[in-house]
Amino acid sequence: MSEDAAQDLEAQMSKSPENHKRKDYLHWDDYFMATSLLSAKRSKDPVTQVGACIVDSQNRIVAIGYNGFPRNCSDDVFPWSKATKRSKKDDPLEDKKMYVVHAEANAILNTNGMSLSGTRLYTTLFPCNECAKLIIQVGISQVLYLSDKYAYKPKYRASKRMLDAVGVEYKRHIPLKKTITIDFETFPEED
Ligand SMILES: Nc1ccn([C@H]2C[C@H](O)[C@@H](COP(=O)(O)O)O2)c(=O)n1
Ligand SMILES: [Zn+2]
Repeated sequence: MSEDAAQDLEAQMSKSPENHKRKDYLHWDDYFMATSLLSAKRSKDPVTQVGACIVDSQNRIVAIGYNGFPRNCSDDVFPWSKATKRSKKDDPLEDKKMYVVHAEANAILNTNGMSLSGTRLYTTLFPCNECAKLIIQVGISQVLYLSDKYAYKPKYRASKRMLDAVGVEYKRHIPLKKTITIDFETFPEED
């Protein structure tokens, strides 16, 4: 190819949109929080669906989880209700909290014992004290969360107390993209 032709080709390519990097690609933190949100969609909890995603220092997802009953504890047998002292349903054994495995705990368990030292945990809801204990014990070094709706509850204050004491960082994730649409209908068909 002559030098002129090569220059023409280069000029053409630089004008073509396919030759440029996409600008609206997902940033890592949005990607992992979106993965947590997608995982939360698997939860059958009628009130609060939580998703969590653990990521290593090379931005590889090592596990995900959502809140649900333990394996083989049927959603049709165990209660998704909350026992309140004021209601007739005040039987503590009819309270979901007796049975639910939290999203963060499920994500940690889904790693099958691999080292989580120095990893980050993305969760749609701030971890409770029980999950904070696990987070600390497995060596997760950073927690990113979307909502802290239960911040006023003692469990969550205890959680922060422990995370602060041992230097596990936590920060609210402010999404760069406010909306991410997953639309199976418009996915391009194969040739
Ligand atoms: N960090 C958290 C906090 C809560 N969960 C789960 C436990 C329950 O299934 C649900 C909370 O229910 P609510 O009290 O809002 O009726 O969320 C979790 O997985 N991780
Ligand atoms: Zn928890």
